[in-house]
Amino acid sequence: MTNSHLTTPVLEPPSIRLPVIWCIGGVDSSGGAGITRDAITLANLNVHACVLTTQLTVQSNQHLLSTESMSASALNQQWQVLYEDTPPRAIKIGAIANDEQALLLCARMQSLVSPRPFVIWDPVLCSSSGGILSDLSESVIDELLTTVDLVTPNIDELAKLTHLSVNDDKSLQTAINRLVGKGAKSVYVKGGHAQWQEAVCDTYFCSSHSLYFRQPKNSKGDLRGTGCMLASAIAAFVVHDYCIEDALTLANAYVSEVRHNTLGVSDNNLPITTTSSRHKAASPPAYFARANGFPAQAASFPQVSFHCRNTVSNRNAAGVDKTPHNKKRVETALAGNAFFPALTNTKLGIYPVVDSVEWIARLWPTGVKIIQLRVKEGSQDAIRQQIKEAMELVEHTDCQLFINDHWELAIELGAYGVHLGQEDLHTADLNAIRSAGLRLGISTHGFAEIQCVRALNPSYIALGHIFPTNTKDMPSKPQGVERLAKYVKLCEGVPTVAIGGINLSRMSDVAKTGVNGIAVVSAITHAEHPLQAYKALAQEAGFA
Ligand SMILES: Cc1ncc(COP(=O)(O)OP(=O)(O)O)c(N)n1
Ligand SMILES: Cc1ncsc1CCOP(=O)(O)O
Ligand SMILES: [Mg+2]
Repeated sequence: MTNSHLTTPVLEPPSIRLPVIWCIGGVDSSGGAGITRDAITLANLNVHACVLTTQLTVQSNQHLLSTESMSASALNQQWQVLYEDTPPRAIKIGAIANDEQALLLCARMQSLVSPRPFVIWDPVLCSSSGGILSDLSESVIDELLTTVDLVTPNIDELAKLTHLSVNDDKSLQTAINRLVGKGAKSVYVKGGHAQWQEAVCDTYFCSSHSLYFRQPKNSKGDLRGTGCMLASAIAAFVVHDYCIEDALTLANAYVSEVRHNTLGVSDNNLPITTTSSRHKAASPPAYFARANGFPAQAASFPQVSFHCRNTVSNRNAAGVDKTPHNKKRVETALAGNAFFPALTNTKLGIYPVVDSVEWIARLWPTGVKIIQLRVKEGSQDAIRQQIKEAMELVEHTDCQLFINDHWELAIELGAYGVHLGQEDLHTADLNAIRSAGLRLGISTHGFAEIQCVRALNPSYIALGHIFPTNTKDMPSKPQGVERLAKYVKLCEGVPTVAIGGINLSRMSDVAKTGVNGIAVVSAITHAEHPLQAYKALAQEAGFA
């Protein structure tokens, strides 16, 4: 018998079922930041991390003592061997020690073939324990900026990368523009160090829109490695198939939850270390981050606002953006105490969405508690007439009638409520709807939109589309019931409605999420016997 099996390694394909992310950066011997922090974050979010080391940083929780860089060829070798058996769905880059390493990474990334992994660069220039980690020349920084998909500097790093001072909102935007001018495709600036802001306000900028993420300032202490945590979490949510806006929202919530779990509890419960007894009196405590996985607390989520630039629908023939300036940013000006009127009855049950007053009359015998008139064609006069007749039908009953899209007519006629989509929010006058005392329902398609809309305090939030639908062309992906359940939890305190592809066979799964209402079009309007279909749907959902 030979023992060749001991000398010749048998390379079997790895049976990794989790998505893979490569973390390229420095090893922080304290475990607070760098690729150790990345790997912990990714494991916590159900992602397998491969780690490619650029440098060893000898750190305690308070000091960076020394660094030792990998040679570019050693880094190249790590890339090569991994690329063959564990290719990544995303790459997260942290500290890059020098130009040679950076140019090697750029060349490698530029040669990646489709489907290209999502690449995020957290431009760690200094350690949070103090000390320079990265010394990159201007042209190499520019090469990196044009190669990666998203760059995530903090305010100080943004200032260093652009050679601009950043000390107010205007100079922040100027610096972001400079980074984009240098070739950055999209930028997420962490606002934690922005002294001029009352809250922590992070800014995401890409060619079509900006998003702003607000969190209250946490005065309890500083946690190391939150930049690494955030960038890794963004990459994790991207490979879990969330759109970038949702990945950013979830990553922001994740870091906030870790901060809260770590700093928001009594100091007696915290594992506190100091580097040595010599530093004990002078050094701040070092906190060990506590993570819980997928962010679960609504309070951890940031308030989000959108600012769309040059939306096609709002441009006139000359290409000039006609959107009134105050409408461009879906403002949270209504937030705080300004609520839209509450629904009269939040036990919504089945919510038929129909395209004529005849349909409302036909469904009347069911005793429906909420119904929507969604008319997409016809003159203004014809639509006005439809709304009038529908209002007459439901007058003096407990049926809550919502008018889709036509908010001006709904105000004019004094309707019960209006339903608006995301695009409508850029042009509708929400103050006018609220002042007229109309209820407002708003469509959302994920975490970022929900967090934007929650701040508007609407009468209900619609969540969709849950399953594929033939009724409407949807630009987003179906959400599925698992995400629906998370959305319902996040919306606690606001009535919710699920919509999109819901039929009898899917009804019970949808109802189990605890959603207040279930909106359907074709399950009723394409049914052979619409009244019976309504009853069967209500029964299956447990609403009957
Ligand atoms: C209950 C409910 N949810 C979502 C929608 C979709 O509204 P919107 O995004 O404005 O799209 P259109 O319906 O106008 O095509 C809805 N109508 N009702
Ligand atoms: C209007 C709308 N908005 C999101 S999905 C949808 C259509 C829902 O129709 P159906 O219930 O037939 O899938
Ligand atoms: Mg609409």
